[in-house]
Amino acid sequence: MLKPLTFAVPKGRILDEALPLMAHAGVVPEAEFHDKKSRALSFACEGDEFGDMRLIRVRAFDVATFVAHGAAQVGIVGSDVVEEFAYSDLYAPVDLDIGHCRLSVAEPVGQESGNGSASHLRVASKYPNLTRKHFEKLGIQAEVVKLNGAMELAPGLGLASRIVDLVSTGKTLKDNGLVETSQILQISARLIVNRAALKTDERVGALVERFRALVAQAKAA
Ligand SMILES: Nc1ncnc2c1ncn2[C@@H]1O[C@H](COP(=O)(O)OP(=O)(O)OP(=O)(O)O)[C@@H](O)[C@H]1O
Ligand SMILES: O=P(O)(O)OC[C@H]1O[C@H](OP(=O)(O)OP(=O)(O)O)[C@H](O)[C@@H]1O
Repeated sequence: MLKPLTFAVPKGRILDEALPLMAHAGVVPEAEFHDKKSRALSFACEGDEFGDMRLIRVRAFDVATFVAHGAAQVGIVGSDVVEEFAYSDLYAPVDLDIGHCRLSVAEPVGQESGNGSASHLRVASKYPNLTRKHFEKLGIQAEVVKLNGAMELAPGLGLASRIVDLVSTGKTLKDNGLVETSQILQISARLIVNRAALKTDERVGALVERFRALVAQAKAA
C-alpha cells in the first residue's frame, strides 16, 4: 500500500497559472478546492494514478517549508522563495515558465541616491537573506526591516531608505512614488521536491518527468 503523497501549492497568484499545468500532469483537485466558501486546506485529487494524492494550499513561503521538511513531497513555488530559504533538502528540478517577475531594489522618485559611499543602509523587505546578500556583494551592510507586504510604504514613512520587493509591471512602485534602481533576480515558478522523497518514492520522479515534458512541449509549440 502506497503512502499518501502530498502536493503543496501557494494560495497566491501563481495558482491560477499553475492549475492548467497541473491538470495536464494529472494533478486535479476535488471540486471543493474551487469553492470559495470552503475553509478546508487539504483536498483529495481525482483519479488514482498517483495513489492517494492530496493537495494542500498554504502561503507561498510555507510551500518551501512543508517540502523541505518532507511534510509534503512535491510543491510549486516561486524561485524567489527557493533562493531566499536555500534549504538543502529541497530540490527545484523544473522551471515551469510561469509566474514571471523580478526581485528589485526601489527608492523614492527624485531621491535615487545610488549606493554612493554608504557602508550601511536600512532596507525594508520580505526577503532578508537575498537582500543582505545583494548588498554584501556591493560592500554594504544592509539592516533589513522585515515586512510581509506593503513594503512600498516604508521609505515614505521613514522606516527604510529603500525596499527590495517583487516587480512585474512596475505599477505598484509607480503608484507609490518609487522607482526601480536595480534588479537582483529574475524569477519564475518552480516544481520543487523533497530530495529524500525523490529517492524513495517513484511517484515523485514520475511527476518531475511529467512536468518537465509539459514545459518542453509548451516551449516547442
Ligand atoms: N507581481 C507579480 N507578478 C508575477 N508573479 C508574482 C508577482 N508577485 C508575486 N509573484 C510570484 O508569486 C508568488 C506568490 O506571491 P503572492 O504575493 O501572490 O503570494 P501570497 O501567497 O499572497 O503571499 P503571502 O504568503 O505573503 O500571502 C511570489 O513568491 C512570486 O514568485
Ligand atoms: O509590478 P506590479 O505588477 O505592480 O507587481 C508588484 C506587486 O506584486 C506583489 O504584490 P501582491 O499583489 O502579490 O500583493 P502582496 O502585497 O500581498 O504581496 C509585489 O509584492 C508587489 O507589491
